Amino acid sequence: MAAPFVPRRQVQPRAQTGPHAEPVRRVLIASKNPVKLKAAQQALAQCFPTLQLEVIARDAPSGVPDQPFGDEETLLGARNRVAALGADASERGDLVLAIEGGVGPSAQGQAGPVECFAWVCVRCPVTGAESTSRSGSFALPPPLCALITGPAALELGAADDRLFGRQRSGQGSGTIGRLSNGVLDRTQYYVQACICALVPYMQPEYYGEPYGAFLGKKSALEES
Ligand SMILES: O=P(O)(O)OP(=O)(O)OP(=O)(O)OC[C@H]1O[C@@H](n2cnc3c(O)ncnc32)[C@H](O)[C@@H]1O
Repeated sequence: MAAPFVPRRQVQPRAQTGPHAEPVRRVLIASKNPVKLKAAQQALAQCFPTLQLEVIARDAPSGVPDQPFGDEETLLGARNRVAALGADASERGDLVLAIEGGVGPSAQGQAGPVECFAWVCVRCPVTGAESTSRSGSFALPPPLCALITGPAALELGAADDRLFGRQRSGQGSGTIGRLSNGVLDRTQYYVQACICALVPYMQPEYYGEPYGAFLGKKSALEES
């Protein structure tokens, strides 16, 4: 009979103070939208409960329209944001995470509804490792679709504010929050997608060495 599989420990416990103390990992979030920051913080805390994390929000250009349309454009927006921050040597992030909200056709094509979703991209600037994940999606109702399409198309956040009579909804519960009667808000909606994108950094022994630099970061003394 094959020996039972025993996963290796991910993190060796280290002293909390002194020269061998667990080093602080600096994670850059490529947006100052509080919803995205909170979602990333919650996901990171759940994925790496034993690590000391410094999470910093920074503006980063997406290089795509403010309201990306389709998976390709939305994913590109997330990857561009991450690349912009990761390339800034002065930032010295151990990880960079971006969330890009998008709308687009469902897998049913023209026959299906316009859906809302997001792409998350996480990059380790030290090794160039990158991972991506797509959130779940939900159908937008016809009155919202009408506002986000056509020559006078609005961004989904602005369309939501107009239809539901709110302000800065995209920085609060989001469209998913309003449509689900609060069962799921935009923060929690993004937390799962962030966790999925962080998985390779939690399991570098399976995904490959470039994903291991984050967990394996050495303390200053070990480095010298
Ligand atoms: O500051 P940045 O990072 O650009 O954040 P943003 O929310 O404005 O930019 P996104 O490109 O991620 O989102 C595109 C639009 O979708 C809107 N939006 C509102 N509720 C949403 C929800 O539940 N899910 C996804 N997108 C939502 C959001 O307000 C934006 O107008």
